[in-house]
Amino acid sequence: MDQTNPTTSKTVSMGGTACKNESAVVPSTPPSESFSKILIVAGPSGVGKSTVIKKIMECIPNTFAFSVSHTTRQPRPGEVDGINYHFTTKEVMEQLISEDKFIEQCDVHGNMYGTSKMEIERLNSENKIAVLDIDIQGCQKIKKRHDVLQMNPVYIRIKIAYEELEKRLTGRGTETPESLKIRLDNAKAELEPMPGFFNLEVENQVVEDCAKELVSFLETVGVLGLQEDGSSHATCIK
Ligand SMILES: Nc1ncnc2c1ncn2[C@@H]1O[C@H](COP(=O)(O)OP(=O)(O)OP(=O)(O)O)[C@@H](O)[C@H]1O
Repeated sequence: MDQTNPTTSKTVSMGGTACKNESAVVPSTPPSESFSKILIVAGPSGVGKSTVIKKIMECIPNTFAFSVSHTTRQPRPGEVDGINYHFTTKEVMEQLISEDKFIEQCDVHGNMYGTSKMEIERLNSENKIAVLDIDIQGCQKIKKRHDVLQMNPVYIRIKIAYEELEKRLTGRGTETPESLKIRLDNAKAELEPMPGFFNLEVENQVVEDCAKELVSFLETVGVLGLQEDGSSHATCIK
C-alpha cells in the first residue's frame, strides 16, 4: 500500500493505461473514452464507501442515486422494499436471470442478489448518476460484459491500509467477531493490486479529501458537469 501521501494516494487509469500518480493530481486532459452515468464504487467492507458517497450526495444534491439491488433474502427489521432492496422470490429472480435482466448477480449464503439493468436505466432516465456499491467479483463480471450491456461505467476503488479497516469496522459497532473475521478475510482480495482495472484508486484517510478527489475525477471524465459558475463541485465539500 502506498503511504507516500498523508491524505490521498491513487492510481489513475483511463482508456486501459495505468499510471502511478504519487502527487495525487487529478489528470487535466479529459480522455477520449466516453463513460456512462454509472459509478461503480468498490473497496473492502469498512473502508468508508457509504460514508464518502453520503458526503458527496449531501454536497451535490439530486445528482447521484444508489442503485437498489434485487435480493431473495428476507427483509430485516426496518428495511423497506424498493428502498433498501427490491425483495423478491427465488422463482422471480431465476426468471429475470433467464431473461438476462441483470448486469451482475451472485449467491451469498444461499440468497441471491443482483443489479438489474432496469434499475440503472430508471436512475439514468431521472438524470441521476447510478451508484453501485459492489465487490470485486461483481466489478469483474460487469466489465466482461461491457459490449453486451452497452454500458461503460466508471470504476473506482476506495482503499485504506489493512490495519485501519479493523479499527473502522470495530468502531462502527455492527460486527460480531465472526462477521468481522469474514470481512477482514475478504478485504485481502478487495485490496489486491489490479493494474489497469480501475479508472481511479483513492485512499480514504480523510473523508472530505477522498470525496473531493472522486468528484474532481468525475468532472474530468465528463460524468459530472461543473457548477453553473464553471467551478468544481469539489469546492462545496467541507
Ligand atoms: N476517513 C475516515 N476516517 C475515519 N473513519 C472513517 C472514515 N471513513 C469512514 N469511516 C468510518 O468507518 C466505518 C466504516 O465506514 P462505512 O460504513 O462507510 O464503510 P463501507 O465501506 O461502506 O462498509 P460496507 O461495505 O461494510 O458497507 C464507519 O464507522 C465510518 O464512520
